[in-house]
Amino acid sequence: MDMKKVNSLDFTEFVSVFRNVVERCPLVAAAVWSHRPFSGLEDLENHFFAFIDALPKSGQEGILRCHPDLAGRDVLMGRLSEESRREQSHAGLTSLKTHDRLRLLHLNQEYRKRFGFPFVVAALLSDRATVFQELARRLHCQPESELRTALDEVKKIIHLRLIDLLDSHYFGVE
Ligand SMILES: NC(=O)NC1=NC(=O)NC1=O
Repeated sequence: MDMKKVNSLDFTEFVSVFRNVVERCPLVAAAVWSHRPFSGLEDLENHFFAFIDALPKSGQEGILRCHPDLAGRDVLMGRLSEESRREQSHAGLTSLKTHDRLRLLHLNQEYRKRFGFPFVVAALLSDRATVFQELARRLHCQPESELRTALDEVKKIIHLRLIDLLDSHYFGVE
């Protein structure tokens, strides 16, 4: 993980590389660039986390709303980002049988009706059964605690996407 390379990126290069670390929210990468140089992965990701933690509730809900539903319309229409497609396919969510896909669609609709944002889970750390279990469980949580749970899942996604990027050919491996 070559942090010298990360710290040498100008603003445009940095945002081009890290723009989708937070799904469909390039602003976060644009803001994090100001905090360079970064001492390592943890320092870099802590600046992504700090930006999200400092947002007003409306902004935090906005971050969640930028995440495509699991096995949702974006999957069917082929509109997922590369990262999201890889994550959802890893959890077996891009090839659900119709019955399961409709059950997930219904649960997602119930969840979004209750909380006002989509159910978010770090799909790379999950699988089909766990997604259904977690969605059914979290559907009954209190809104305040569920917002924190959902943001924690976003942070896991950020962590995994940063590891993937920093270990990619772009940065080489020290
Ligand atoms: N609603 C979601 O949880 N979406 C996602 N989780 C991931 O890990 N990738 C996604 O697109």
